[in-house]
Amino acid sequence: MPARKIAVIGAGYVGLTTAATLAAAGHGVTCVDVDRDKVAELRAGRVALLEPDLPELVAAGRRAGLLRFTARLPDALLPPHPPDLVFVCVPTPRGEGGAADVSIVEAVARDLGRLLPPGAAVVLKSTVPVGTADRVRGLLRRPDLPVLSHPEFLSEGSAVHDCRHPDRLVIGAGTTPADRAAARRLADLYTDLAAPVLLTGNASAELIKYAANAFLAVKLSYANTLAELCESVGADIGDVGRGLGLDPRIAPAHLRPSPGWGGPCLPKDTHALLDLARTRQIGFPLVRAALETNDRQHHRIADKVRTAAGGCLDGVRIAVYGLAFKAGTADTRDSPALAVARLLHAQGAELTVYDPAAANPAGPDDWYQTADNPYTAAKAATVVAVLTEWPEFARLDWALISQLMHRPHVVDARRILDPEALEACGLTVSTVGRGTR
Ligand SMILES: NC(=O)C1=CN([C@@H]2O[C@H](COP(=O)(O)OP(=O)(O)OC[C@H]3O[C@@H](n4cnc5c(N)ncnc54)[C@H](O)[C@@H]3O)[C@@H](O)[C@H]2O)C=CC1
Ligand SMILES: O=C(O)[C@H]1O[C@H](OP(=O)(O)OP(=O)(O)OC[C@H]2O[C@@H](n3ccc(=O)[nH]c3=O)[C@H](O)[C@@H]2O)[C@H](O)[C@@H](O)[C@@H]1O
Repeated sequence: MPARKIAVIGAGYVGLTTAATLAAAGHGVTCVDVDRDKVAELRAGRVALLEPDLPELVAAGRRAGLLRFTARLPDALLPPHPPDLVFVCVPTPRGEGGAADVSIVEAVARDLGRLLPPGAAVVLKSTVPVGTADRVRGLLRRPDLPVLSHPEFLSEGSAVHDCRHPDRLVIGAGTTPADRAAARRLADLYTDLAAPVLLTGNASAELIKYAANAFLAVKLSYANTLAELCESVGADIGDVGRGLGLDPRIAPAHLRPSPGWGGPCLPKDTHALLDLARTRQIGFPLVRAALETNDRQHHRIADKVRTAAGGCLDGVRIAVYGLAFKAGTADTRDSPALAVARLLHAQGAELTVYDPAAANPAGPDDWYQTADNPYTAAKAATVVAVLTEWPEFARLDWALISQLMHRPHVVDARRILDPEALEACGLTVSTVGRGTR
């Protein structure tokens, strides 16, 4: 595999991980971000994202002189660093009506059209709606520049591992010889990986990404409704999920019940797929139901907390354990923990929140207090609601927590606690997906 010169635009979860992984493979990478503070931090050797191995990988790339950071796009595109491949890894947030907002991708495309020297290919790694590659071609106004669709499938909390061990690599290209040659050049980056490389058209590659995330969303909502059924019929979703997941056609991942699924991508991408189907006059009730079920799940967990509190939350102190959308990340974007906390707050609960990693995103209206440890959070609370599956929650001194609380109730929306052990400490425990018959 020849060493390539690569520009990566956007130094977030996807861009920074991509840049560092490619530098580790021996390519020369310039990573550009509009956030000057972030670039200054990266240049000083500091990585703000909570991602295992990422700081070390970034440091190694910089030491080897293969990874540079800049806030100026021309520095990443013009000599002495003209790239062979430009990876676009900028945000595509949920826009009006659920459609993805691709305005940042479009702005970048206009700049690339002006600045890119001949011979480079544009690689869209951001999650973008079907048709974006063609739209980017138009905005570039440069028929000489190939545009490839190369969606990313990494998960937060395991970004580096997922980039090094992908399940598959999807590369979509147009029909021109230049596009096809660029697709092969991109595929050559991955010859050392065991993953299958799927070469498709741009539209298929773009759709695969949304189809994958919406499928996971459907699976998660299916599991959460099964958990509700388990509670009603005296079954246990842990056993039911294991029994289901052992079927290789179903697979074990994404069957754990929760207060709902969230994060920066599954909700926005599910909405975007629905929007795409709507614009083609195709109903997609299955995906719509996954979203509705998710909303219901937030309410169902909030109801469990209210029941544990004795039926009324007005003025009742609740300790919320976990704000991140899942364990292993500090990310609170579209977090189910926040969604449930908001429902509790709307019913008058007084919330004290503890999360081992997530920053406080409450904002200026400050509708909850934060605690810097779980014991302070539990003081005088009537219910502890475990909303993120941080493993350390299972290792807490629950006997102490029981003494600190006003009334010792726990709602375990993530099934990470041992109910018998907690009950031995004098707590009553309500666990999602566990029936009592
Ligand atoms: N976070 C994840 O786990 C995954 C995200 N994706 C997709 O990848 C894309 C990026 O997502 P994340 O990396 O999570 O976003 P992020 O928010 O972590 O990072 C995006 C970065 O782009 C920078 N940026 C914004 N506008 C820019 C511009 N014009 N030029 C240069 N930099 C700019 C921001 O300052 C930020 O540092 C999105 O489309 C997302 O849906 C895909 C797979 C996984
Ligand atoms: O496009 C993206 O950004 C990424 O979105 C997800 O990755 P991520 O958002 O990091 O999170 P997941 O691990 O999929 O979890 C999503 C949500 O589902 C919840 N979840 C996950 C697994 C499970 O069994 N149960 C469950 O409730 C998590 O707590 C979280 O709230 C996908 O898993 C990635 O493949 C994809 O690349």
